[in-house]
Amino acid sequence: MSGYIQEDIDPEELAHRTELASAIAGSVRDLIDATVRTEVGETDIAEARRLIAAATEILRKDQLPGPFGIRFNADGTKRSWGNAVLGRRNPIAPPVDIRHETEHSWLEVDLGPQYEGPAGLVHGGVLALVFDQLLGSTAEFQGVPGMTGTLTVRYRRGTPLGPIRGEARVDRVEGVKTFVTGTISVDGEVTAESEGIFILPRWARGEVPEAMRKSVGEG
Ligand SMILES: CCCCCCCC(=O)SCCNC(=O)CCNC(=O)[C@H](O)C(C)(C)COP(=O)(O)OP(=O)(O)OC[C@H]1O[C@@H](n2cnc3c(N)ncnc32)[C@H](O)[C@@H]1OP(=O)(O)O
Repeated sequence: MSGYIQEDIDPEELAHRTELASAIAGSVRDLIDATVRTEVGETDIAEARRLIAAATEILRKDQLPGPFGIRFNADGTKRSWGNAVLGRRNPIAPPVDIRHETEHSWLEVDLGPQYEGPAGLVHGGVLALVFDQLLGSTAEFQGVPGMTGTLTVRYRRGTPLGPIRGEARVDRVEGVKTFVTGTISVDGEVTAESEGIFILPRWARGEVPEAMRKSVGEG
């Protein structure tokens, strides 16, 4: 399976690169928020575009030929910096930090104006995106990973932009299928609930490296 890359980087260097990745993505996230909410006129827009083009040119000086993929150290520590939900170096990602407990997993994240759907509310597709990652990561953490086969979301009420909390747990495992359920809530009130069926694909059922098998849903 392409896109899974073993790339050993010593811990100190990795910590440094992680800091850089978070810093540049954070700056661009700020730019996205500023762009969505700006009220400046033509002259300021032209000047901002010139500066953004200059920054883009600097970043283009040294680029990967394609997506970031999933990168591992030999000890199994993993980097998915391009991931649309978790990606440290992806300004599209909020980014979400998922915490795993014995029985369940959870996240808390602030979804700003760039995730708007209905006025003042989070876009339904963005909530599905968050559920997909949260439920998939929960399956992975519990040792029963898979790719999303089916994801069902029930939107019970609008989810206001701002801080949300997600929770998920494995409901059951049937052969290669893991059924995971979860909720998103705001101020303790559930606004959406979801069930995902995560399936260990055929290619991962045989002899594949453990680190790769564990992350099948991510590539
Ligand atoms: C760390 C992880 C975090 C992950 C978060 C993000 C995850 C993602 O976004 S993954 C990307 C989106 N998903 C995809 O791209 C998946 C695309 N689909 C596929 O690759 C395949 O269709 C896949 C893997 C789902 C199933 O294919 P395959 O391995 O051939 O399954 P197959 O052997 O035919 O069927 C196995 C079982 O699953 C069932 N099944 C197959 N497809 C589906 C489906 N889409 N939904 C529900 N059940 C299904 C079959 O009926 C069968 O059931 P049973 O064992 O009871 O007979």
